[in-house]
Amino acid sequence: MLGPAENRPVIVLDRVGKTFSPRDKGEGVIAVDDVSVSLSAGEIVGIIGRSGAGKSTLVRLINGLETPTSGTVTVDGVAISSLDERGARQARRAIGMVFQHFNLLSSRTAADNIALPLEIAGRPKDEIKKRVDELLGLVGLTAERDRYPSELSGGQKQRVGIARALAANPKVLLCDEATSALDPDTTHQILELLARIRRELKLTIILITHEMAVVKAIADRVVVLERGRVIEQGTTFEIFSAPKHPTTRSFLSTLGGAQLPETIAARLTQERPPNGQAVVRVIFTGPQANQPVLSRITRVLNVDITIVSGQVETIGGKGFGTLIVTVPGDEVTLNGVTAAIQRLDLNAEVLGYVA
Ligand SMILES: Nc1ncnc2c1ncn2[C@@H]1O[C@H](COP(=O)(O)OP(=O)(O)OP(=O)(O)O)[C@@H](O)[C@H]1O
Repeated sequence: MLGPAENRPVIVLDRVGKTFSPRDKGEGVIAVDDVSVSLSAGEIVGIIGRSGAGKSTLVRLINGLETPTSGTVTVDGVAISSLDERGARQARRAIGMVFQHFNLLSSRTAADNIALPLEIAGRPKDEIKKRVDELLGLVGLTAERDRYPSELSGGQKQRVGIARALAANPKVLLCDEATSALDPDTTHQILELLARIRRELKLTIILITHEMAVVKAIADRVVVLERGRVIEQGTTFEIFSAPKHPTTRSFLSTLGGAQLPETIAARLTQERPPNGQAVVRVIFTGPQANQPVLSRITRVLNVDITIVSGQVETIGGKGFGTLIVTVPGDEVTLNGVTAAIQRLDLNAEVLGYVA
């Protein structure tokens, strides 16, 4: 039997499509194409894609600012995509929005920015004050309550943005590039705040981003968008340890993990030079992260494998290692090595060749 409301998905996108009609007689623009994603209570899901992939359109479909051309969007049990404007406005209260450029009113203090949605909803003054004090405490800005946005750092402004988004007790926090305007340290602090809010308030969080590092830091699941379509989705660990789509791989290559040294990167070619070496990235996961697999392959196949760089870290609580190695680039040896790596359930990717 289906349990109480918390057990049902908080957001369901069912085969959602959005085509923008052309201004003239040309073809329409397909911004979102047959997207199906479901989010449970307390989950953090990262939606990642390059510029133009359809992320902003997806955000506007989820918060009811756009109507899908096909499919349905359900938020907290309400089919938001079939509501009229008034109904959509009401349903939107279940969704708190956090923006890249904070969208604070410069003429209002931190406290008054946070109070704004409650004032608009007509809440009594004493209730608003109590709630604003609570939220200032939650985001660590009690001392900054009377400062104006111009007197706050980027990270502090985003804390105000998050507190404002939480004011009306939403079920979902929709973060649209929430850390893209922040430096890496501040990004880290804001992501920690989001993770804590999720824990304490059991909130569902959608992170729309073009940065894999953001997703890696706190998302439970990842959805990769390209040209409006979902090209890959899975747990963060699955996506990082065994990315299937080339676009996902190229997102990952911009991330930490073992990096290709400049000296090799500058010489890397996609053509196989005679007697050249192949440069291979190997991804180790789980218990294998601690096993001497490469020395075993070296022994069994009797080939020289040279480690160029390596890193072991933890993603989603599991060991995750990347190694960049060079091996003899002739087809037979290279195929033998990559097949042996894959037999060990590791992921091997040939990055190119060096002479
Ligand atoms: N109102 C609109 N009318 C026509 N085309 C649109 C409209 N909004 C978006 N598009 C088109 O839809 C596609 C997806 O755009 P969208 O803004 O959703 O992508 P995005 O992933 O958010 O990109 P970015 O990261 O650059 O904001 C693009 O080709 C864009 O030009």
